[in-house]
Amino acid sequence: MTGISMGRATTLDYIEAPADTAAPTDDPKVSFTDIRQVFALPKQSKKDGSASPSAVVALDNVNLQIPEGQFVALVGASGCGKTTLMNMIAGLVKPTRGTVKVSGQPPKLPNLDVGYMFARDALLPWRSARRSVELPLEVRGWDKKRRRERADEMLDMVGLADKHTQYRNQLSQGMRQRVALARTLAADPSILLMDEPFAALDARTKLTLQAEFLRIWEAEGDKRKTVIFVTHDLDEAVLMADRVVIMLPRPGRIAEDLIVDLPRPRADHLGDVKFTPEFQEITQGLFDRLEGAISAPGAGAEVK
Ligand SMILES: Nc1ncnc2c1ncn2[C@@H]1O[C@H](COP(=O)(O)OP(=O)(O)OP(=O)(O)O)[C@@H](O)[C@H]1O
Repeated sequence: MTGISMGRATTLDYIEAPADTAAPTDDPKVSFTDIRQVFALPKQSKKDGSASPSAVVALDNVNLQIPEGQFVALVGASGCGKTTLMNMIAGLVKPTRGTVKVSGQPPKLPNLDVGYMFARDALLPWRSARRSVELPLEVRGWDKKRRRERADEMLDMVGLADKHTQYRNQLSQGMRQRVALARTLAADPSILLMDEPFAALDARTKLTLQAEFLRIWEAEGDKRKTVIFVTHDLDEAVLMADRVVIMLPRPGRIAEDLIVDLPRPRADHLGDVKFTPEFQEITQGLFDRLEGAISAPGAGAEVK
């Protein structure tokens, strides 16, 4: 038995509560129910005089329950609504129809229990690494001494103990992403939204940062944060996640929802995992599904 298997995740796996408990403990951390999202588009006329679509259906009929502490990778072609789903968790987008709940409540803005990390570091050029990490703590009203101690602790954790005073232009892209990671984790949010966080890195730096992030996250044991991780890289999705959700565009929807049962902790042997037949079987299966999904004819993205 390799400990590696792939199975279908169902909604019921996550929301069914034990019959004898008054307050269920396995409520999903994040839930999307019957989500539809339509964005209005600016009015434009085509050259032939016909009208362009007036709206785009970014998401349709999306149902997804994410239990606390799960690491979910969202994978899919450009425009299938991955970022829109993350923005709904952050409270930045309210669905046209359906219900989003975070910790059992509608998302609020600002949601201080959410950390958001992007492909590009988005560090402010006039802030040192330390002051960049302090930023979310300032927003939360931490005093200066406590902020500084926490920022230094976080920078040490991501291997930048000697870079506290450096500015953005003095840091490599990999170092900037480490600072961004430290900043995302600094206020200890229970949900991490990671939108292609390592996509802009070279292969070697990417593997190093994937392993470092997993090491930090896996070390939290049963207090692990809930992670929603967008990537176009199937290898990365399988290496990192407990579950891979494949989305389709036009309209954005969930096509596949798979549990990746690779054993944890994985951080110390990420480079080796990639070469196991089990890993390759899983990624090939996912690749085939994604290929099929991408080549399937669109169901009509636009609304006239
Ligand atoms: N504020 C907006 N106004 C109009 N259309 C939008 C808006 N936000 C997203 N869209 C559209 O909704 C669809 C889904 O966008 P979204 O960014 O969620 O996709 P994605 O899967 O994250 O794409 P990518 O992988 O390219 O980042 C796209 O067609 C996009 O153009």
